Amino acid sequence: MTAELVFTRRFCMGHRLITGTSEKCAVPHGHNEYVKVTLRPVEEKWLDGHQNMILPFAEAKTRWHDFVDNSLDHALQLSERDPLLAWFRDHEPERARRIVVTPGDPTTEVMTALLLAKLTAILADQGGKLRVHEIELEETPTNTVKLSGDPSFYLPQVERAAHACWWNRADMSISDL
Ligand SMILES: Nc1nc2c(c(=O)[nH]1)N=C([C@H](O)[C@H](O)COP(=O)(O)OP(=O)(O)OP(=O)(O)O)CN2
Repeated sequence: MTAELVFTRRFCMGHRLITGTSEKCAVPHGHNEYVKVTLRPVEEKWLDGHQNMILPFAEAKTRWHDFVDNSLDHALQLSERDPLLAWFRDHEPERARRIVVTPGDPTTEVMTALLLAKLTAILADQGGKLRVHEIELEETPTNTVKLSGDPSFYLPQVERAAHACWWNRADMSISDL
């Protein structure tokens, strides 16, 4: 038997895909997305007949939801190769900090893997009592990507060290500007 904690958070985002796979998606547009995470205890334990908790919900989810609410919500997601990035850095540098920078197009697949890596780092940093069993990112009511396992096997290779990638850091960062 395996107990799981499941948390869902909604956020609003904007993005565009520039590699030509979907012409309509090359125009900046937005979605209201849901990220659902399924967490499992690293050590299976029976309920103690007293507190009867795997971990208080607040302890398990607060930092993750802070990241979703304060870093992801209303952020723009752009490929590190998108020329709009340079425009924001030159003309609106404060707003450039609100851009999630992704290795290649900011598709639902890559965002799911990046968020899995981020949550894995946050859970390790808060004591390693929980691990991510599965993450689901619902881009629209008709499109969802689900992922489990080690995100580094799935993410594109990048030329900088792992700790220099925002998704591996247990902080609120969304880019490596
Ligand atoms: N494999 C992927 N394909 C597409 C992605 C993606 O992230 N991964 N993203 C998009 C666009 O962001 C687009 O906004 C959503 O796709 P689409 O299915 O065209 O959206 P609809 O709301 O029109 O879907 P319906 O099911 O037809 O209502 C494109 N492809």
